[in-house]
Amino acid sequence: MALAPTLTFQDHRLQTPSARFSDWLVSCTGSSWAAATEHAFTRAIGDDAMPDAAYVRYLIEDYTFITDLASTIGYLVAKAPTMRSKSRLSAFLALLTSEENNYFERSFAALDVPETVYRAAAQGPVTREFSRLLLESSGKGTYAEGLACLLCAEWVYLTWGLREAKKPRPKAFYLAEWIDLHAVQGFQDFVNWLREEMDEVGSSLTEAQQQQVAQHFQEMCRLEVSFFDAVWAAS
Ligand SMILES: Cc1ncc(CO)c(N)n1
Repeated sequence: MALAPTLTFQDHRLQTPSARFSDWLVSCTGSSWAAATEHAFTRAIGDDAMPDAAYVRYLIEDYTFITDLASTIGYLVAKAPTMRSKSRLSAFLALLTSEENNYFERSFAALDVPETVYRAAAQGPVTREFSRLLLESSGKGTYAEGLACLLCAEWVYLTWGLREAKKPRPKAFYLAEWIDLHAVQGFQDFVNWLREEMDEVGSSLTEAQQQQVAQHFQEMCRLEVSFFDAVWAAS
């Protein structure tokens, strides 16, 4: 049964005793979870049906997003309560700023996007909203609020990544690797850890704080949809 997005976590638990806090966050997003994870843009990656122009638009915007995401994780490392959490987050930050950065540089080269273009790219309106939400939630907000934004972003990508990974890989390395980056075991482990961390931190919050966290998760999910819409629209 689909749950009304206004249900509190406590009420949600009364109906589904085994429900995790992270499950409740997804139920709060209503239809936008499926709109993000099943977006036509994500299916076009695995179907090898991606127009170059759309992928170039996507990569340029996503590179600025990833830069802000790295800053967000930096704030979260600072706010994380335990050494284990700091270690998990900083390992992911290291991956984002090395292997994933290298992926972007090689992809831009293959798609003839000069460095001057992707370095100077002004962020589009959706990316600017993303930036504000990410940096404000993790910088000025609480650990739980920033974590909710990171969890949403990575969980959406894991969901479509695992689905597209079941198809034969597309020919272009930048499509094939983008699937693998979001489906490999290490990434699955990281998202599972993010869920456990969110479950633990979220369960002990007051109801008002839980609603705030759910709002951040919802807003992030809505922006994931808008981000795909924006780069896909002109295709
Ligand atoms: C917009 C967006 N959301 C999430 C991810 C996953 O890191 C990404 N690369 N881009």
